[in-house]
Amino acid sequence: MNWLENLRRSFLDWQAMADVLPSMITIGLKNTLILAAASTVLGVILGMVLAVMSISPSRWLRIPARIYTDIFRGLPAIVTILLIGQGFARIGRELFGPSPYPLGILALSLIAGAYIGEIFRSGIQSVERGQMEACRALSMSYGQGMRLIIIPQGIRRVLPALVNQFIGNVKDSSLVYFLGLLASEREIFRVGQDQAVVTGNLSPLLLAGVFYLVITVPLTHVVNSIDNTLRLGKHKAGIVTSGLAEVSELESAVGAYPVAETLAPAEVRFKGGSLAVSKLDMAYGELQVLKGVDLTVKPGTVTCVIGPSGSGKSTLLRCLNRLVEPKGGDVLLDSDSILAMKPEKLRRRVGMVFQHFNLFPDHTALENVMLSLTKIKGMPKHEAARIAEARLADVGLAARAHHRPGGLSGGQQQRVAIARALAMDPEVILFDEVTSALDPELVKGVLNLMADLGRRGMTMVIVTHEMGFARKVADQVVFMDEGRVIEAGTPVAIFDNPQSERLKHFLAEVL
Ligand SMILES: Nc1ncnc2c1ncn2[C@@H]1O[C@H](COP(=O)(O)OP(=O)(O)OP(=O)(O)O)[C@@H](O)[C@H]1O
Repeated sequence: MNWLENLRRSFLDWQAMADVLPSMITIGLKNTLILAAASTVLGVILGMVLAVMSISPSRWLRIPARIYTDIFRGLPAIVTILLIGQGFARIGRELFGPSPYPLGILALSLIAGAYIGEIFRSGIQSVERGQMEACRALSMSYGQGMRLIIIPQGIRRVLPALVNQFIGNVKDSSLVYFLGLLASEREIFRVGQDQAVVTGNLSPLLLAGVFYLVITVPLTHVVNSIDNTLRLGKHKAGIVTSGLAEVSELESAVGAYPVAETLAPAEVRFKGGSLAVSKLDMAYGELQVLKGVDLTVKPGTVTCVIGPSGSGKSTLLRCLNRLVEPKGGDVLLDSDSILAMKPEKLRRRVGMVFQHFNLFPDHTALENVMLSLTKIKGMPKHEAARIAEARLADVGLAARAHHRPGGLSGGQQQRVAIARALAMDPEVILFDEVTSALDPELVKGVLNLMADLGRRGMTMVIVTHEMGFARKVADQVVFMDEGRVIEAGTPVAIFDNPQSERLKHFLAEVL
């Protein structure tokens, strides 16, 4: 049993542990936490700058960020710490005095920055592309979209990874002892190691290990619980309602939209604008998608654009609010060329609703509708809230104002998206296959709402596969194929009296 006694003396010498405990807490623990916290904070700042640089459209920002990340992520931590700590020792001493901590924190921050930059970058890039499109359609600039929506969403997604990085910094801080710490500034590992030398056994080092675990293990659990809340939070917010219940709810919603064809005199009428598209060309690289499109949309009318997949319908719509830039031709909005306007200004006048709703998931329905009023139009919050509540009531969702998108059905989300577009008081609204992602029983509610907007004088251009809706609601139906308008006319002309072979063929396939 001699070896057991030897082991006990080496690792479990309680007296040695008790002796080192006070300095372990007052010096080691304090300094380790200072090193880890300071380098995580600096690393987060540096990481955010690197992430924004690395997704920037300019390669003069992307390339330096890439080189930095490759170097500091690729080098072993100990190499960076030694190079910084010893290479800059003189400057460090002149600037900071004999304390080796500033250089230690600098080295750890440079390393952490490279990792945190990559964490942020992947978080930001994991945000769906539609989110930025929605921001731009609500007339935010790229910078505003990034700042208000994309970056906060990205950061929320990577919170657990950031806590992990802090744990990494706690552990890496033990390497700073190489820089030759002062007795008053040793971190946990060095306190343990020094005492181990004095006592001739490893018990103080074991205690140091326990201290690391006391910091890192609870954090690991915090990470897991953050992770769970972020994931399960969505389910908790979800209210499972039957689609049929939603249909009845919508029908009984007061003021949602009139079922009768005629409007009550008090009903607000929109002031729809006109569009004149002439010789519009658009290409994605080599792929010519629009080839000289001509189209006239009169004020307060509904135009439905139909055609086979890939014919350029969505691209035409995106040209109308310049989410993509036309290569040639022009579009006049109430006689003003949209190409001469600032895109943000144009998008205040031309709203858009997307196939996949593109609501902001971290905002409630009300906040989704309010956001562009406060941030773009600069309205005071209470006024924006009043307008947003009225628009949500218009779409039958007053009772769901404080729900997040995750807690709403697809149909409800799409109606919030319509309320969000309406809140900007546009002259024209573009609808891009807005019912394609909906369950069948929820389609009618959204289509009825759109029909109501049309009756109230909103100018609408609607890309749709709902032929029944186009026939019933459209003033004009436009058939596109291979980037051209093949036929345009009244629903009767298009559906009952098609002229071209292509339209006849298309109708035979879809009707
Ligand atoms: N961002 C893009 N980059 C490159 N090509 C694109 C892009 N978006 C669309 N395209 C291509 O442009 C063509 C027209 O696409 P568009 O989405 O406008 O057609 P669509 O008529 O709306 O079709 P669908 O009904 O399938 O949405 C297609 O060939 C498509 O693959």
